[in-house]
Amino acid sequence: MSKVMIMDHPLIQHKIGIIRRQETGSKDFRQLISEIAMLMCYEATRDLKLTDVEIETPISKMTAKELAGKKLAVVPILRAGLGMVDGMLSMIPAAKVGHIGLYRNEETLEPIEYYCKLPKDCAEREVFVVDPMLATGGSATAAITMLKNKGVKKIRFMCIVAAPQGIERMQKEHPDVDLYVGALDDHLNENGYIVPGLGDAGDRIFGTK
Ligand SMILES: O=P(O)(O)OC[C@H]1O[C@H](OP(=O)(O)OP(=O)(O)O)[C@H](O)[C@@H]1O
Ligand SMILES: O=c1cc[nH]c(=O)[nH]1
Ligand SMILES: [Mg+2]
Repeated sequence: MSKVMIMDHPLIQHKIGIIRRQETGSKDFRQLISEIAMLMCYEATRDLKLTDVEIETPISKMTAKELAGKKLAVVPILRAGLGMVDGMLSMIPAAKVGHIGLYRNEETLEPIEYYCKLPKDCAEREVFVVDPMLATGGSATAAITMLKNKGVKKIRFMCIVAAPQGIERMQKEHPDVDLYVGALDDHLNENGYIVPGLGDAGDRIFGTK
């Protein structure tokens, strides 16, 4: 069964409180999504493996540490996931970036795929899939299935606000994928929006409503 890590860092909680407010405009919303992604990336990379490496400082030789294991990639689910990429890259600047385009059909809530461009060597990388919202879980599970079909073996999923239903679906369909969640909310409303949530993340990031 996958691990679910709900963020308890005060800075993350404070910033999520601001993006939830309906009066927060696109400029601040975008900036805060990026800051939250950066802080969540810091927390979600705590268990990356290190290896010893012999180096020379200007003063002497020493055994330093460097990241071991698979190289990393960040894969945002378009559109809203784009808002998290800068924050992720500020922590892991050498990561490659893939893009998966999905939108939810407003009636059926089923994800519709419209784009997929991944790094050539993505199967050899550890992938962080990012999307601010995990609602029914349809988009995240579909994106992860697409990555697995391309041969990706090690995947983590990061979202800022999740509904219990989405977490349940992810754990059922992808029990090997650990989940990093900024805040776990109460339920979904009849339109598939997270309650209390923050509204439509894509529209708020890009000012399309
Ligand atoms: O868990 P789900 O029920 O699939 O809902 C979550 C998805 O819905 C939103 O995207 P949306 O379809 O609004 O597309 P957008 O990012 O282009 O606005 C959000 O960014 C997720 O991708
Ligand atoms: O609450 C929700 C649910 C899906 N997508 C969003 O952007 N917000
Ligand atoms: Mg949207």
